Amino acid sequence: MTEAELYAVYKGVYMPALLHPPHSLKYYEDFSFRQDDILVATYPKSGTTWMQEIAPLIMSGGDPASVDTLPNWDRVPWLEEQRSCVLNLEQRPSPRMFATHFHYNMMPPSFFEAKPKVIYVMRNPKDVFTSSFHYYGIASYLEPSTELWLNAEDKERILYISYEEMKMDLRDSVSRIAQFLEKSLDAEVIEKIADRCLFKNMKQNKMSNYSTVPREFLDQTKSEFLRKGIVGDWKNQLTVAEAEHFDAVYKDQMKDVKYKFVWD
Ligand SMILES: Nc1ncnc2c1ncn2[C@@H]1O[C@H](COP(=O)(O)OS(=O)(=O)O)[C@@H](OP(=O)(O)O)[C@H]1O
Repeated sequence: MTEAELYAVYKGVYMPALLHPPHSLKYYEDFSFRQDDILVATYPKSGTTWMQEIAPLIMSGGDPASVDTLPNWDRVPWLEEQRSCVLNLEQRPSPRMFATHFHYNMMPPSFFEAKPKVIYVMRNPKDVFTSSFHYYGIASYLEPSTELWLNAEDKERILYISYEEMKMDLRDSVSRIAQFLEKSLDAEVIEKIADRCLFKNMKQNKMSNYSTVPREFLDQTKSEFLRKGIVGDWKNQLTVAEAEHFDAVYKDQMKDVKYKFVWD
């Protein structure tokens, strides 16, 4: 495929044309958010799938029915993705859950009017790079972009959480997310959710591990979607010189972002 066929440009950002045809972007722009919707926002490969498991389990009080029966893209669908148009999202009961890889300033108008809660998951960019490197080898599309959620003006309705924090203490992270979502859960339920969302357990869930996606779209015989699930795999991927170059570019690109990341 040519580059023009692979990518579409939306609001100045390149995205996989296959996933975001014009009719789905129109659907996205016209979408009506509700105040009690929950939006999981991520840069790709930062922990989206993980949060698509954790948040539904929190909202169901630990009942695994939805994570056992619905694939993650139906459970917490990407709003900007072509499948959303046919999922009857308008008919879903509150609280609805969605995911997005789009930037803060790409959100549709109703997002700023309804002000739903947002869970923004971040990850060390060198691990995002490493995870993406493997994913690009199995997926038939790519999507470079930059992040602006950190510059949001209405931060009080956004929970900023990192992959590293979830990895370090999943139980505490589930508890923080539940508190943010105003779900009061017993310690036992929190423990059960955290256990289900461990990498080794999610890897077994066919509804979350992308094993139902046809091989021509995602060839998991080369590298699995739930690949390693660790912090610091970039050390196995980048040479010292590459890591130093990455850090220099990163420092320059991020100089205006006022945020203390756990990996800094
Ligand atoms: N439960 C759990 N624990 C730890 N790590 C997990 C978990 N679930 C998914 N992952 C890892 O997240 C990486 C995929 O990121 P995303 O889900 O954001 O990808 S995507 O944007 O939806 O394509 C990818 O990271 P890498 O293993 O480093 O490639 C997945 O393995």
